[in-house]
Amino acid sequence: QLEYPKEMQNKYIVSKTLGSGACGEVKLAFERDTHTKVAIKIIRKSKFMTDVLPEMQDKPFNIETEVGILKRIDHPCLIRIIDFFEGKDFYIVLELMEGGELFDKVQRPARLSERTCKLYFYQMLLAVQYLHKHGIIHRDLKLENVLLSSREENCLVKITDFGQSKIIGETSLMQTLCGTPDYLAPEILHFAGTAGYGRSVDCWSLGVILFMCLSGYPPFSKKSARPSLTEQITSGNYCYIEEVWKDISRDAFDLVQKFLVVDPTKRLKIEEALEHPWLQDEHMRHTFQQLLAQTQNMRVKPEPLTLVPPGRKRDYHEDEKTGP
Ligand SMILES: C/C(=N\NC(=N)N)c1ccc(NC(=O)c2cc3cccc([N+](=O)[O-])c3[nH]2)cc1
Repeated sequence: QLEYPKEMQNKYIVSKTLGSGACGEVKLAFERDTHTKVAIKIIRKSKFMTDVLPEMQDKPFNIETEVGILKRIDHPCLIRIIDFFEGKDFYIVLELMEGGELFDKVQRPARLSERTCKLYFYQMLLAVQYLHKHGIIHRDLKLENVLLSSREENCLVKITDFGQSKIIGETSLMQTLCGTPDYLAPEILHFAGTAGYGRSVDCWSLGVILFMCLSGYPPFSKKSARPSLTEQITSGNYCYIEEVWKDISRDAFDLVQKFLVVDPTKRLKIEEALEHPWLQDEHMRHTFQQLLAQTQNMRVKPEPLTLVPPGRKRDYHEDEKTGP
């Protein structure tokens, strides 16, 4: 208890560890005056931890970017930040996600039903669609960073951990391309053709996540020594076990295949995925809307701190185009 910042201790009573491991530590805490339960993610500052234990992903080098992103995003399938403190380490206070990490639901022998995979994946797509619309690339989408709001199988999922995220801003290349190219070297024009495909890295990761949710095993792994893990990935050579996939719909596997495409320009985009046959499932979308309605009643609507100028109603129905 000694090591927590005073101002944090004034507001929260820190209790047990909820999840720990490579991703650092998450503590249960109670807000003193409201008695509400929250989660506190501790991001270690100490060089020791991050150097000696390389798997300690929480290098705090861009904690400002991350907290800036957490404060601006406002979507039911993205984690909500409540508070932030800096002390010996960094402490991010967040909403409690009682279902824990999706990672633990997909570990053998546990398997998710295809229906549940679809409900969860639909929400991940909406979350990443929102991020990409706001020029944010997550860059570290994985099962550990998808949290479940409750122990119920039918629940909301939320994406977390923006420690590797990137904000796509106005680049100098874009400025260069505004002028007439009279004096522009060909390599700049060539590079312009390939630049800016950052968002597609998230689509690849979503493909890996969907593969693992449906099958219970990873598409690429170092278990099979040859080809090497990197060769499997760079050649898009995922491991196909007929025994497992025979019980899964063709539509589901078709969607996975369209994400696990090596050429980023040919890889499925979020908008295209939301129109894929596997996700044209009225029952699933109705379930999501019901889950959303339950939380909307509970939650006091904060003034959304979004990038978009105020005055625009924000719906979460991804099919209603809400402009750029
Ligand atoms: C912001 C962030 N990471 N950022 C970073 N590594 N740079 C971050 C990463 C992970 C979390 N995880 C949780 O909130 C989290 C994990 C977990 C496990 C069992 C139970 C609960 N829970 O809330 O009941 C859990 N919450 C929350 C935030």
